[in-house]
Amino acid sequence: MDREKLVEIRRDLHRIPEIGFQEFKTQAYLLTVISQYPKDRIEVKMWETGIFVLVKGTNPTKTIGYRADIDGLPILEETDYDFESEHIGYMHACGHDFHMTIALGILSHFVENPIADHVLFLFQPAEEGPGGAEPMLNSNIAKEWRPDIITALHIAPELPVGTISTKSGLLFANTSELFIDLKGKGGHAAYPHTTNDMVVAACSLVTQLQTVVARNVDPLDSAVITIGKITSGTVQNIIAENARLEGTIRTLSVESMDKVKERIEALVKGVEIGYTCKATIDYGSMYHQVYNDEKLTTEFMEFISANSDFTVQEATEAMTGEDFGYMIDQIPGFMFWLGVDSPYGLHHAKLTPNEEAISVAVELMSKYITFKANQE
Ligand SMILES: CC(=O)N[C@@H](CCC[C@H](N)C(=O)O)C(=O)O
Repeated sequence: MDREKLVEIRRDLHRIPEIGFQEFKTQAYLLTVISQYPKDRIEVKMWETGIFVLVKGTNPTKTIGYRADIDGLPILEETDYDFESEHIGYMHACGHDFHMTIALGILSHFVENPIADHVLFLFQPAEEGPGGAEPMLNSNIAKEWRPDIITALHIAPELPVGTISTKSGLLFANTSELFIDLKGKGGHAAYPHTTNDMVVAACSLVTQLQTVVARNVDPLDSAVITIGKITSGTVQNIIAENARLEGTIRTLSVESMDKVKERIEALVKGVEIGYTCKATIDYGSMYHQVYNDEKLTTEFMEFISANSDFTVQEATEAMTGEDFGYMIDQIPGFMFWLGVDSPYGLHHAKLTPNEEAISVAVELMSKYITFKANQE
């Protein structure tokens, strides 16, 4: 597939971002592209809003897996692209439009250039939440077509095009979503003494939560607690009866996650007592850390250095999460960052990755997968 076609596909996908397990138009679009390939070369199976595509090998001894996530985010786009999101309030602000396009490019390469082994493409829904990797990998289709190794990439806005970055072992953090509901007593803005104001309780709790990382986590370890959304109240002169905090916790180990949660629970209990309210905590989805297989990652980095013009950098751990962590906990594999050179970062309304990165990534991964297929 040539560069122009890849850019066209990326732009089409960019127009139709959909959140986790709602990727209906995205799935239909992907199926339209995939249906143009000869039926004797591929097998296609739908799973929820995702798709499995098996590109059949000529003399297979193994199956090489390649995963691309397909969901978008609830962000109002501010890129000024002439192919801006048509779904107002939603955007491909984490690069999944790139991830899907690159996967389609690699898929097309192996349809046109058959190799011995099978290549299984997993177009996976709901990476941003509530998590599609685990149920997709546990589906009967994945059991039947189970890959022997699996890989995936993530765009890196801060790296130049032509750079990849990864490392053996821990690459991305453990994550847990965090939802806290507070219920007090509402009333007239002029009579605060007759109420238990949940705006004040929520603000206090957000501030207290910042002390967990600062004062309960070993400074040589790392953790993040981010509250990304607060909802409370109805109008300026009514004291709010309810508040909801929505956030995420990131840690570099399961032990730290348990400890951070213990401290959050203690602070929430304190707010219940201090602000005379009821609080409930829901941890939502939790993602397994991304832990790259040492042998495969080292081999990949060496292969790319020796066989391409890419600059290969040793990554440091990031506090991002990825449900692909579940897949490589079950199957040997690795993930890497792909440089796309955008002045604005992931989850930003002005994320503008450089489209030059798409075709070079297709070429790179086609070469690497061919190399793996030629191995015993
Ligand atoms: C690569 C990336 O940005 N992934 C997301 C994963 C989100 C997991 C979950 N919804 C959470 O917020 O904990 C990220 O935010 O790192």
